[in-house]
Formats: sequence, C-alpha cells, structure tokens
Amino acid sequence: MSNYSDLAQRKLIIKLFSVIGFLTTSFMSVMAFWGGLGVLSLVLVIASICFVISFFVTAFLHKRLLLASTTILYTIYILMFYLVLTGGSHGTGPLWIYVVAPITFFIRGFKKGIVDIFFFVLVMLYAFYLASTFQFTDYGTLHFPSRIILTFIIVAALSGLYEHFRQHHSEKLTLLAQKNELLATIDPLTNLPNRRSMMAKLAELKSNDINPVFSIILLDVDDFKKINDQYGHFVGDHALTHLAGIFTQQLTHNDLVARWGGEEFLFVLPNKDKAKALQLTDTLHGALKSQPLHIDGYTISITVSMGIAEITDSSAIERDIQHADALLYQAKNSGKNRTCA
Ligand SMILES: Nc1nc2c(ncn2[C@@H]2O[C@H](COP(=O)(O)OP(=O)(O)OP(=O)(O)O)[C@@H](O)[C@H]2O)c(=O)[nH]1
Repeated sequence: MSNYSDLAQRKLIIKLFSVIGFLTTSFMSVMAFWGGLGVLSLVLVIASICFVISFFVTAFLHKRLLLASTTILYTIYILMFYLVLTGGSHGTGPLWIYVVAPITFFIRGFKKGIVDIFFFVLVMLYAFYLASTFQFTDYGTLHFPSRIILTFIIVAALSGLYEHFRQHHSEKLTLLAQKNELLATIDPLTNLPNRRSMMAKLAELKSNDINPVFSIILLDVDDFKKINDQYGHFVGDHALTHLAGIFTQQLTHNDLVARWGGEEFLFVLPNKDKAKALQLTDTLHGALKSQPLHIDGYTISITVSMGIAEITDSSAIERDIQHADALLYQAKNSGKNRTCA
C-alpha cells in the first residue's frame, strides 16, 4: 500500500515538474524571441518539447516513470549548461541553476543525487570557463561565477540533507507498517497465524471456485487446565508452543494451522476431503503420543480432541466452524483423545 501511494505521489510530482518546466521554458522562449535572442528561444522551445514528452510518458506509460523523470532532469541539466555558457537573457542564465538541486535529489534519491550534483558542478565550472575563454558572455570578474557555484553548493547540501532525512524516515515508517501488519496476523506465543488472518484465508478459500472442496479441523487440547494447575502457566505456554511445532511438522505445503484462541487450534486443508483430513488427524494423534513434552525434568503426555468439517458449499464460514465445533464437542464427550467427523 505504502509503495503504491509513494509511486502515485511521485507520478503526480513528476507531472507537476513537467508542467512547470513546460510553462517556464515556453514563456522564456517567447520572451527571448521578443528580445531578439533567436538561438536561446529555439533552445527553450526544444526544452519545452522535452517537458511535454515527459508529461505524456508519465501520464500514459505506467512503467516509464524512470524514463520520464530522467528526461526531465537531463533536459534541465543541458538547458543549464546552455544558459551558463551563453549567459541566457542579459546574463541572468546562471541564476536558474538553483532549481537543479531539489529536483535532482527528488528524482535520483540521496546517494545518486550526490554523484549527479558533483558532476553537475564540474560541468557548470567548465561552462563558466568556456564562456569566459570564448567570450560567449561577459561575467566580469571571477566574483560572480564563484558566488553562484558556492551558493549552489550550499543549496544542494541543504536539499541533500533534507532528502536524506526524508528517505530515512520514510524507510522507517514502511518497516514499522510492515511489522505492525505482521503482528496483527501472528499469534505471539506460538508464531502461528492468528484467528483474524485465518478467517481472511477461509473467506478467500470460500470465494475461490478453484478450491471446490476443502476441510477444516478444530482441535482442542485435552485437560489443559490440569497442565496449568499442576505444572504452572509457564509450562502451559511451553506446551502450546510444543504443540504448534508438532502441528507445523505434519502439514503439507498447502495446509495451514492457526491458533484459534486459548488452547484451540484450527487447521485449514485446501483440496482435502474428509477422508484425507481424517488421515491427518490420525497422524497428529500418533505424533503427539510419540513426542511428549520434556520440561523441567517432567515428561508430559498431551492429547487432543478434534472435529472435522468438509466444506463443499458456499454457505457462511461461521456455520462450518460451528459444525466442526459440534463434532469436537462430541469427541470430548466420547472420552477425549479422538476425532469425530
Ligand atoms: N498457559 C496457558 N494457558 C492458557 C492459555 N490460554 C488458555 N489457557 C488455559 O487453558 C485452560 C482451558 O481450560 P478448559 O476450558 O477448562 O479446558 P480443559 O482443561 O482443556 O478441558 P477440556 O477442554 O474439557 O479437555 C484454562 O485454564 C486457561 O487458563 C495460554 O495462552 N497459556
């Protein structure tokens, strides 16, 4: 989501750059033409065409944002070179180079922006040198070019710092959002998906015609209160993580298990009918028998009861869960450590 909105924002700003670039260069071109500066006017017309192209590339070619933004940036660089070389209109050309710093960092980011700015400064120094050597324009003494370059470096440094902090905070926010998203779907004790994320998965499976049959298993640990009472809550917690580990081991790649709440777990088995779900419950009973919990010198055998519901229609998922719950209840009432289907 954050990536999408970031991209949408970038697109908007690049389109805005294109429009501002187009309006400015068109206006300056008319002014230059009016003032009898034919070549400058022509250069500005070419620049304004480049801005129009970038605008349409950004607007209609969704994957060409990089191309559009690079076109804008290097159009501006070439224009700046020309303006410094010739002095632009009445020697004011170099004043435009300040727009380069923020645009460069916005388009290229902090690190690549520094490299670009470094080469841009070199090119500008060279343009000032050429201008005075070949007398394209008269900047008088060295004072004017040196002040322009120095103030440009200060503006660029501030723009770079701003971009650096902006990037840093944006990355931090993205990471935080991803972490929160993960925490909202994971049970912190067992690291299994929680009820919320499993409900989303179930809704997805229900709405998906590609999975016409699937099964769910509702599992409840037998006499868990006794484990807590006898060994303490801490051991109870360990028992739950121990179970989560065993359950995860027995799943094939499409199967899922979630901590449904308390000492209850829910399995979702896409493309598996009741018979296949029963096979899994047999495996689970066997795995629990052969892998008791060893903790603090104790060996604790844990058993579970399960109810299976096969899902073939598109009725509400809550009804399927109620069905599995009723069968789990039946398993508990028939003596526990068993499965009813
Ligand atoms: N240690 C620990 N205990 C929990 C947790 N969540 C629920 N419990 C305990 O699980 C126990 C569930 O007890 P009951 O609902 O009476 O069920 P039971 O003792 O398993 O009995 P049956 O379901 O009839 O087999 C309660 O004592 C809860 O406190 C947890 O995250 N950690």
